[in-house]
Amino acid sequence: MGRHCQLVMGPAGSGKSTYCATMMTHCQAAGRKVHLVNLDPAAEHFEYEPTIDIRELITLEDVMEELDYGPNGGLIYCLEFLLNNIEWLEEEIGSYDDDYLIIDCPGQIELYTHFPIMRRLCEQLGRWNMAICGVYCLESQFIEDKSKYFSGVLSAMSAMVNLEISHINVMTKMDLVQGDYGNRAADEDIEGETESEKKKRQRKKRAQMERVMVEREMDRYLEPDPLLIAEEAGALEEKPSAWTLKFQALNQAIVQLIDDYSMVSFIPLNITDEESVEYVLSSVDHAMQYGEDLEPKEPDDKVEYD
Ligand SMILES: Nc1nc2c(ncn2[C@@H]2O[C@H](COP(=O)(O)OP(=O)(O)OP(=O)(O)O)[C@@H](O)[C@H]2O)c(=O)[nH]1
Repeated sequence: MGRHCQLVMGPAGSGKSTYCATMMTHCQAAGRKVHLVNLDPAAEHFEYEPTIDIRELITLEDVMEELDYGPNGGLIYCLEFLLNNIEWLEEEIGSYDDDYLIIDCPGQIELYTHFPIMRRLCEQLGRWNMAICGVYCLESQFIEDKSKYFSGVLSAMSAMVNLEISHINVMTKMDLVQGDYGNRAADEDIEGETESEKKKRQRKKRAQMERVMVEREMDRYLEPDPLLIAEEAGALEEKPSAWTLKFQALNQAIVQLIDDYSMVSFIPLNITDEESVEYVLSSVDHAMQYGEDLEPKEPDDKVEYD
């Protein structure tokens, strides 16, 4: 069936390792032979022990200690070291013909956007006949700050354009914006509740309602709506300042760019919802044509998603 891998990228803390662990659990439950590959020389804790681990070749700690590098320079050094010793990875991967690899990458986005490191790695994986799908994670919390969100969109787009591999973008941590908000009205009196307990409950409820509002807007973030950035920059102000006008021109150019690459959209991932995890996995499979040569399933086995 050939080799397949997911290259899991995204900014620091965007949920890459959690995504990898979730996929491992899900794939194993579905009977796939799947392995975790760690490419972060600074990683410490894993839910699944990686089958292939860059730290067996080089660690950030050693580089910082022995060569006196800082954390970012040290990380670049480690990955360049990996590329210069690529036969190590070839040998490690060699024994996993026909298996499925999930590659957890470091969180420094410059690796995907303007350093050629990840691109060279992808070219190398391609030479070993590995079908690759890039999975770019952006956390749902980014939507709380529109400028941050758009810089996330641009970094996802930049990785897409730079790496030239099959690619999907995933909006992680959706459980944080899709909770069960409860239906107790904030102003309702509860027997035995003190005034300060009531105030606390009302504050909590207001925060939950704000999240509901965010959820309603979610579509505008999954398919980036250029108007969001216009709103952020004060484009809708009646009397914009000189600075605002300058930023409007810049934002207009960014909006045009995002529109031109209308392929930037996000698949929401709620790790607490199996259907959501399956939907992301089937999107990745589809992007890299995984399983096309498998036996077709009986119609009863087919799962449909909205
Ligand atoms: N609620 C919730 N928290 C999450 C989810 N995914 C990740 N987190 C939390 O977010 C934090 C960062 O998650 P990681 O999976 O370590 O993120 P990462 O991108 O691998 O981080 P780096 O390796 O530092 O770049 C951790 O505290 C996780 O528990 C999610 O789907 N839901």
